[in-house]
Amino acid sequence: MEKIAEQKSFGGLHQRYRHVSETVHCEMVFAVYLPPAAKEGNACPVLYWLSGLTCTDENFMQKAGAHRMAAELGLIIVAPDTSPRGKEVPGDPDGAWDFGHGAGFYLNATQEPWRTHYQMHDYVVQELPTLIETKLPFSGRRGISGHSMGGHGALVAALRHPARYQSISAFAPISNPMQCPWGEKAFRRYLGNNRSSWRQWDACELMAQSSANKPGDRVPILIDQGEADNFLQEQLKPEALEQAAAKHGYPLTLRRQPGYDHSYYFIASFIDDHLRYHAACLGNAD
Ligand SMILES: N[C@@H](CCC(=O)N[C@@H](CS)C(=O)NCC(=O)O)C(=O)O
Repeated sequence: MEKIAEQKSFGGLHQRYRHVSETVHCEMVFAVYLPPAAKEGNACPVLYWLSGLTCTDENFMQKAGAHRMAAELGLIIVAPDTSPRGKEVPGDPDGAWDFGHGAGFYLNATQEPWRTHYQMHDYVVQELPTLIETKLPFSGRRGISGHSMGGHGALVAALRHPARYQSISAFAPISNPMQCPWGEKAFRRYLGNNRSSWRQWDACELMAQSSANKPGDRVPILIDQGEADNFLQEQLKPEALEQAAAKHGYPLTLRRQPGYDHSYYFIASFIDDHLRYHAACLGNAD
């Protein structure tokens, strides 16, 4: 992997790396924030951040205002891209922004022509951690968070792999993708028409399946949702997740924030709470 950028930020380092991924079969770029503690070689937990539709590794690092608190708490943050990219990677046939490049939905596609490259779940859950955690002063504990499509990705990753993540949060996640236009479009193309195969990529469905686990095995989830988010009713459906959590006894704190929209202004307003929650779960709280 090749370092392509580095800036000092709040005593730590923001870095960008490029590498050729064996999982998604193209060149990928991801960003890392190293707090001062990690820069000095002390073992720190890692928080994976998954961004939403149209984003790259840069949106969160530039707009969320997370570095100050991550520096204070000693949290490493890793932000991957939101899809495979490049000329060899097929995008949306109609040039839309809600599918293809910038819209990998953090799943493993099974259908042609998507399945060669669109394996973002395995990339985020396996390849990327394996690649970087050995190179970082990593404490062995990891959390995952994200926004919108990335909130969906974070919930699905953690619910499918409860032993891998010790903290989970999300901002305005696509909570029930099987039942909303963004999710239905993406799942139909990436996964095919058999809706039963979609269930393994839907947080509400996975929460129901998680009731087989012991309650103590379930990592509590923190979610913030803006009430003035223009995607709230049609795409995000937090009430579906709330109902699934209540029905299956899954620990969920869903905070509705009056007046906030879907943007990074909303994320920046509450990111400190999420970072503190992750640090407390991951063992680096003050
Ligand atoms: N491009 C879309 C909006 C897509 C969108 O809101 N993307 C969110 C994630 S779902 C985002 O984080 N955008 C990038 C940014 O705000 O920096 C539009 O024009 O309506």
